[in-house]
Amino acid sequence: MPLLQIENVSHAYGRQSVVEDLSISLEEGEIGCLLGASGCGKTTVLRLIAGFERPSAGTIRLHGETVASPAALTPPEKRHIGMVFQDYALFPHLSVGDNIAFGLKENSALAGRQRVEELLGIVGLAGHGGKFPHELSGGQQQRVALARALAPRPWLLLLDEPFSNLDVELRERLSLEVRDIIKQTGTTAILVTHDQHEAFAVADVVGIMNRGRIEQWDTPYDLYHRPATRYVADFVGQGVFVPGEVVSRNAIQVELGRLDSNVPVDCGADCISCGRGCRLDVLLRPDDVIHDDNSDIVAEVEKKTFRGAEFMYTLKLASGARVLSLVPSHHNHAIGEKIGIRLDVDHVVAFTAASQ
Ligand SMILES: Nc1ncnc2c1ncn2[C@@H]1O[C@H](COP(=O)(O)OP(=O)(O)OP(=O)(O)O)[C@@H](O)[C@H]1O
Repeated sequence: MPLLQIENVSHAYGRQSVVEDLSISLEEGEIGCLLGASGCGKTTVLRLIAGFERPSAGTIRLHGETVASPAALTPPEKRHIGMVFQDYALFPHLSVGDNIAFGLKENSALAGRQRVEELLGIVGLAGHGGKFPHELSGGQQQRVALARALAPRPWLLLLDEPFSNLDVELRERLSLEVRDIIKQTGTTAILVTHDQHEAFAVADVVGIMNRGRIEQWDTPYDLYHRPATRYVADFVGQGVFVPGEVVSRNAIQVELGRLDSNVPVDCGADCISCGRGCRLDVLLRPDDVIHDDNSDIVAEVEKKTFRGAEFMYTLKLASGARVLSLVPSHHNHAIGEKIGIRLDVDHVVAFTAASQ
């Protein structure tokens, strides 16, 4: 049985519908993430799970027990949920140890102190229990907030944009650390963010949200390689769409060559057996376009961005269409130069042509 089950949940603020028919579930010990642009309803979903909002339709279950529906609402403090916020929300007048001890209900003072010490160790802050929050860095404060949320052993941990006050480098490091800590404690968690690097670093399963709906709830790998909708294909990773023509049930011809697909091509036009020249837009990721001096196909370098290990080249094809190509940075070509390229596409991703 999943630890968290959200079924067909909707919510509106007044007449503004913010969450629509949303269904997701998480197994015990899994980390999920809601990823989407600002205002798509991510925080509202967390508030519904936490019990600060009541759904207008649908049910939310924790360990199989209904905690929210239009008819029933378990109060937040009875849901066994821990929360970590963007601004840490530590008590400034309490020591680190007392912050962590705040929500503890251990039977004895000794058990409480042991739990605090255990958590300080887990979050890498052993020996810092007597300090005050202002004596710690932003990253350390967020680890204290995490320890405080984990202290009562919640069934589910909710993290709302927990790294957005931190600089990029620290954000990356802390997101990996937080994943390790959550996994080490066996906690089930949901993270909300608009940063896909963060989502992919922390979560086992990610939901792409768009205007209150989940477009796809899947592993980071499948969101990138097998996007279910055009929105997901655009939102996740980089890439461009090029025109393609279906030439058989399992193949599409694009300007750069023929792409063989290991699953039948869905042209969306209800063909009995495709191969009748349906037109599709085919997604090409920067890692699908390989620089190869021996290739007969050439493209002109129109733009380049140095990324340390690689260049991201924007290449203009003979037809005028553009593709992106990720090339090791020792292949340093000038703007205007023509370079050989070939396709190496593992998963063919195509959608009905936008113009149809
Ligand atoms: N308490 C509220 N009352 C009325 N409208 C609200 C309330 N909270 C949020 N909204 C509106 O609901 C929509 C979704 O907000 P929400 O905070 O859930 O989105 P979000 O995806 O978390 O956005 P962000 O990434 O900017 O935090 C927005 O249009 C917002 O203005």
